[in-house]
Amino acid sequence: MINLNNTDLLLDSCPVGGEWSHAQSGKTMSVVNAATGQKIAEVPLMGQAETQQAIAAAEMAQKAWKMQTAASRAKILHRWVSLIQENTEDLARLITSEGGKPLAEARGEVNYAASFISWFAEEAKRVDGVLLQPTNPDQRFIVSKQPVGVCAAITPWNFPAAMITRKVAPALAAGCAIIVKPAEQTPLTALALAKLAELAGLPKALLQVITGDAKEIGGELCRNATVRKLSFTGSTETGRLLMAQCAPTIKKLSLELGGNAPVIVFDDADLGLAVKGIMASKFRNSGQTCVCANRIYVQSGIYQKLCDELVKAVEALKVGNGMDDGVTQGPLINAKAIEKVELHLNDALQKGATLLTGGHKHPLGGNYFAPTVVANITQEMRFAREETFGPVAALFKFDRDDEVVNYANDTEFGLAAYIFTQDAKRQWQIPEALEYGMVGVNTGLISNEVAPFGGIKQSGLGREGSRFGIDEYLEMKYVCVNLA
Ligand SMILES: NC(=O)C1=CN([C@@H]2O[C@H](COP(=O)(O)OP(=O)(O)OC[C@H]3O[C@@H](n4cnc5c(N)ncnc54)[C@H](OP(=O)(O)O)[C@@H]3O)[C@@H](O)[C@H]2O)C=CC1
Ligand SMILES: O=C(O)CCCC(=O)O
Repeated sequence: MINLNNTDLLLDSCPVGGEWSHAQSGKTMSVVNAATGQKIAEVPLMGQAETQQAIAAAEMAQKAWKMQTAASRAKILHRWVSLIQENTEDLARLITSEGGKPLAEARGEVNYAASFISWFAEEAKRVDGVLLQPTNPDQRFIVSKQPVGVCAAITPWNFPAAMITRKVAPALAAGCAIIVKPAEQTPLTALALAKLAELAGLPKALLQVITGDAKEIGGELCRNATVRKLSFTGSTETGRLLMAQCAPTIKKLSLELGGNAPVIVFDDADLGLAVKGIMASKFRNSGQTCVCANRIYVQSGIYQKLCDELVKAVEALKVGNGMDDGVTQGPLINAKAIEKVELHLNDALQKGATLLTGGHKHPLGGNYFAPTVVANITQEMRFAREETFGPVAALFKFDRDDEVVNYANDTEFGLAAYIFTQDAKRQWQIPEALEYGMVGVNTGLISNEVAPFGGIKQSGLGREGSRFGIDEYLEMKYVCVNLA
């Protein structure tokens, strides 16, 4: 059971086709508490038919929505923000129950999620066109921006609120309608957000949420020509598949995919700052974010000191049920996540890595893994190549700047990277040389609504948040007026 102040936020139906509905088949799927494994709710197991119904309803609703002014759309979005803020505690409890992250982190996520809505409500007011200099005195060249139309979002479990609002807010603000398919593990937060949007006065069918069969729902969202844009956050493997499925209808795509973030700590780094940054980047959401440090490269002069300090910080973490006071590390999302962590760790230990702390399932059992530090990692190990998505700090030693930049760039991913140095020259030159969409200098936390979030290479396409994020939901229209 989830203890909520407002029990109306625990929903067992989906806003589809303008009504809160159950699956046409009557089938449901269970949602379990990530910490206890116990069933906490049932949500509809929807599929292709309900997705088609949602797309048709979205198309109708968007026609009226796009005609409203940006200011009037913003009013509704701001009311949604107020309702999210008023219900922070309940939303945080939903996030912690279904996703497992500690309650304090979940409250932070609610705030983060709301920040995208406030931001884009205002950003839409600045969607301006331009008048270009004509090549002929009798002509006028007008460029305007128009909403893309019906959009779809497929979202992951690690940020059940923020990954939805980062897509939904710019879409609605720009005048689009959007259909969300949340992760099977975390549908309750998505449904609660949609309920609050409805209470804020958002017209029906502009934000629809469909829970159920990923392949059927995703297949229809990709295949259907009425859907003009897909925004996805999740694994590179699934992103690749969705991209291929969208090819026949040439959809606009935003993809926020896997990362393999390097952290580079130079000899001249402020040790305290580096440890704090690594802890923030590596152990946020128990290591389950796409911008989490995956490879920690430490220069030889500071290596031993950093190992010692990091182990102390990691041993001070408190593992447990995210609902309990003082817990800083919740469970991993499922048994598969634990298996991946163990695979990477065993591979490294067999190839000569040294375990400094942790390295085993946590005595609490379930999906808990002991926060771990492992040293002497090399480029031949899985940690160097694959996203671990778990609470393991993997430490590599390096000597030269050019050597570490090559190691850091030696991956198909290019999402986030971090460096720690007090040298002003390095603070400029190393980020320039790193093939990543985002680089933190002397910080392990870089995400906010103001900055463009996104990656290069196989980490994805497009940017979310920031003044650039709304462009993903707009099309440019050029009109040539002949006055002669
Ligand atoms: N970039 C990031 O933030 C994330 C990265 N990952 C990485 O991916 C790994 C696996 O996690 P996982 O949750 O399986 O990630 P996925 O990429 O498979 O899942 C993310 C979303 O995609 C949906 N999905 C999966 N398959 C399809 C499909 N064929 N068609 C349409 N939608 C689909 C999922 O639905 P459903 O849940 O119903 O299957 C979910 O909503 C993690 O270990 C991590 O490395 C995971 C999550 C977030
Ligand atoms: O892991 C993710 O895809 C979510 C992004 C986290 C962030 O916004 O910092």
